[in-house]
Amino acid sequence: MTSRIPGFRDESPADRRALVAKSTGVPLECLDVLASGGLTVEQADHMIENVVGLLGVPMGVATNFRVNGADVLVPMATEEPSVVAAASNAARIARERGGFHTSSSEPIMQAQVQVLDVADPDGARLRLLEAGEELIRLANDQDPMLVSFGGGVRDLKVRVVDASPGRYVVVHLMVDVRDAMGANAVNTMAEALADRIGEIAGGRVLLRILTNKADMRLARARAVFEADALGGAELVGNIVHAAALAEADPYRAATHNKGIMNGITAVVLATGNDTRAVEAGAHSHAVGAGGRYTALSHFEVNADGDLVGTLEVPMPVGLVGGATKVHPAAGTAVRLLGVATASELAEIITAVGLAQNLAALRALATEGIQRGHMSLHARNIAVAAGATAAEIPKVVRRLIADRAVRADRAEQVLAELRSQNG
Ligand SMILES: CC(C)(COP(=O)([O-])OP(=O)([O-])OC[C@H]1O[C@@H](n2cnc3c(N)ncnc32)[C@H](O)[C@@H]1OP(=O)([O-])[O-])[C@@H](O)C(=O)NCCC(=O)NCCSC(=O)C[C@@](C)(O)CC(=O)[O-]
Ligand SMILES: NC(=O)C1=CN([C@@H]2O[C@H](COP(=O)(O)OP(=O)(O)OC[C@H]3O[C@@H](n4cnc5c(N)ncnc54)[C@H](OP(=O)(O)O)[C@@H]3O)[C@@H](O)[C@H]2O)C=CC1
Repeated sequence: MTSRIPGFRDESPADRRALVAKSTGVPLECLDVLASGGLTVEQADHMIENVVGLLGVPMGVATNFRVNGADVLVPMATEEPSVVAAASNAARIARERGGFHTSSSEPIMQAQVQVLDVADPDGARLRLLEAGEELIRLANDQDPMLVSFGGGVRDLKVRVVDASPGRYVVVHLMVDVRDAMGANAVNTMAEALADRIGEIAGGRVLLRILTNKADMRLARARAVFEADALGGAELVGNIVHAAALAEADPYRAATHNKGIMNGITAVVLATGNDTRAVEAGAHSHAVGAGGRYTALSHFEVNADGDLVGTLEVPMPVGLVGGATKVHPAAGTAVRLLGVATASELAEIITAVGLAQNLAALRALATEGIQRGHMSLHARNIAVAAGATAAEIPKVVRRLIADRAVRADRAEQVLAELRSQNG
């Protein structure tokens, strides 16, 4: 199976579905569900309240992705142009050095139980920790199916939080939710433990809910982007500067991270997962020294002079539960990805976020996002100058690197390339 489908962009949607079916082995009739948006009003009426109709969202497929040595075509649902192109572009560049390498933590989601009016918060904290085994057993009794899959409460911690009205005792349940996003699962456990926690702490329980700061459910992606494939050493240096500003400046970090979420949210939506939960987790994780909002990703230059991109982000997505199982288009999207676990899905999503981020920075580092779009124009200039298919990418890279997307420059570059090749 290959995700390299040059010219995919020039095909019709129907022909693209046929190409995707051929490449992935997913039956065409499964893909044809996407042609109509994949959801009926009747189905929607069982998903949310007061349904009156549907909102169609474009579903594209990003090409060129290679993740941990396997090619994958990635479904992306978004209204924003150039996002799918950008992800595909970065994935193409990453392939030169083996594509994306990913990993992830265990799928641990945390529930919080807030206890108020505790006379001795520090004493309550230790009493609750002493009762840890009892509380964990009570929590696991709420979801025998999850436990049967190897999931369940892994640990418990108790924090004393200083707030303006006073000190709260906050119990965290750390729950391995396996292939679920896990919100319903951990919320059920938190509600079941509330009375016992209040009794041990000697206080009144108020909130019993998961935290979306899912910093124990992390997915990671890294890739090497070859300097020449990017457009040269100067461009690599400029990308590092662009990323460094995002690390240092919250104003730039907000847009830098929005660029990452362009990729992440498109795949989260396509697979019927909770985009708000993923966005809340990502932005709450983007905190650097001194508590300042910062960039989620990092870029540096390796010993070969190539660019190394890394991204680590909470990724609370599921394959069971939520809309993933009930929305037909989401089911098709998951089949396309060929993932067997929620962790595999989380890792591919993170790789797409890194790809999106790189593509945006590369475009910005070549005199603005528009210039990045102009690269399509540069291709036309190269063709007009008489470049062959093999010469076009080299001419385009030189035009972009030289910041001279012009016909006369294209002819000069072509002449230089041909003289070099004898
Ligand atoms: C737009 C490109 C990709 C052109 O880039 P290019 O280098 O001109 O593209 P190309 O024509 O040389 O094609 C290279 C590859 O890009 C893909 N590609 C290229 N064009 C298409 C297309 N039409 N349809 C589908 N795929 C396309 C495709 O994969 C293709 O290779 P192939 O697979 O064909 O061998 C580039 O300029 C780019 O990546 N720009 C970034 C665009 C972007 O980030 N868009 C998001 C919206 S802007 C934003 O919200 C984020 C931002 C910028 O604010 C974040 C931040 O500030 O950090
Ligand atoms: N703040 C937030 O993010 C909130 C999000 N939500 C929503 O909650 C939904 C996700 O909750 P979630 O708990 O995932 O949904 P579900 O409760 O629908 O699915 C989880 C359940 O599926 C069962 N299950 C079957 N197979 C597996 C498996 N392989 N691994 C794990 N569980 C399995 C489990 O047992 P069993 O069926 O016995 O339970 C588990 O409890 C999303 O739609 C989200 O929008 C809700 C509240 C708050």
